[in-house]
Amino acid sequence: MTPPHQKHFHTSNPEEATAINRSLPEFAAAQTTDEDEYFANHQPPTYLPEIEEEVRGFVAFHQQTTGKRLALVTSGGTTVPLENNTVRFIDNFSAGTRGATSAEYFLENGYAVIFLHREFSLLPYSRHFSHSTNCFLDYMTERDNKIEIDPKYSAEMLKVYRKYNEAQDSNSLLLIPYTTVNQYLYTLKTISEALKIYQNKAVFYLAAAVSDFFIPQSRMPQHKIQSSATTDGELVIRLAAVPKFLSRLVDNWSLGAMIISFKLETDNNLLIKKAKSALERYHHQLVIGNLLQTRKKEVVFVSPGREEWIRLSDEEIANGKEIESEMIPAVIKHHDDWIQASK
Ligand SMILES: CC(C)(COP(=O)(O)O)[C@@H](O)C(=O)NCCC(=O)N[C@@H](CSSC[C@H](N)C(=O)O)C(=O)O
Repeated sequence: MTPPHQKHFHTSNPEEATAINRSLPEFAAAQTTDEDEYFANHQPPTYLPEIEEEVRGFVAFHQQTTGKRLALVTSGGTTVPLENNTVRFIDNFSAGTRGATSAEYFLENGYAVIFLHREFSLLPYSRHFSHSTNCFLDYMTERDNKIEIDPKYSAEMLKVYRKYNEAQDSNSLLLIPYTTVNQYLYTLKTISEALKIYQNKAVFYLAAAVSDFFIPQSRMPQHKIQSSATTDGELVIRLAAVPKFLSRLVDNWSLGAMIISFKLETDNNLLIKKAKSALERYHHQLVIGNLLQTRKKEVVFVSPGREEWIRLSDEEIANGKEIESEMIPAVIKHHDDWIQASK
């Protein structure tokens, strides 16, 4: 690893001077911001062109055929690898419940959904019978030497099965995975640019738990860090700040879409203040604030000059009500207003 005080040179990326299209009239040298610097110095995922093709096909289908509104839902945590050949990584907390559940309610309200999710995190519909909460085998029973759905659960499962099939048959749900924060940023940028043609009929619902710090490619060890490489048994890691992509998303990557970010806090005294400062900083339309410890019970919608709490009672929770069943209709009302105002 190069000593931290030395400047890093990236020979594999075009020099800034060659980044300008010489066939056009003379332009000032491209001013690189942190975000541009990031994309100039980090390789895109090799599979990105295939994802772009799938997304553009999905968007074109709904624009030309169904006319549905479109929600981009991001879900799950992003990882920060510590080595190129990754053995260790830093993860962000998120099971994917918020995103997967919200995607179901967008679909139920007539939206098409692009679900940009952490690979192996919870997915719409299958989340009901998923690996961690309820193992699908618990819904089965053996009869006459055959395995079948336990009649106790068949009505509930049939409801989910029908919604799942409806989403498939109408081509209304596109699942796009990521794992690392780099894959997330490149894929989000690609999807955002593909959604420009959708303009105000698109809504970005950014529920993914995105890393705030990472190890830049130029500082990334190639192979597994050996404990012998540590100084007196301690491993010192120096992380850089992940570029504030939200400002780029609002200012450049998207065009006319309504943008909703989430603010996750653990201290209630900070929640509203931090949500408001995110809104002021990024100039998007809505921040949904939630506390880690009460995120399934209450959220607060913070928009310019407004704070709206959505809360479930203990009885509603005991009866299986999901807070997203109230959040998404409220989001759609904000989207209605956004479309109206931007006509
Ligand atoms: C992750 C949860 C809590 C859902 O949990 P599961 O149901 O278990 O999946 C979600 O509701 C949420 O708050 N998501 C957003 C969490 C988050 O990381 N928000 C960022 C803002 S979006 S990341 C934006 C980036 N840091 C930047 O400033 O550009 C923050 O709070 O700072």
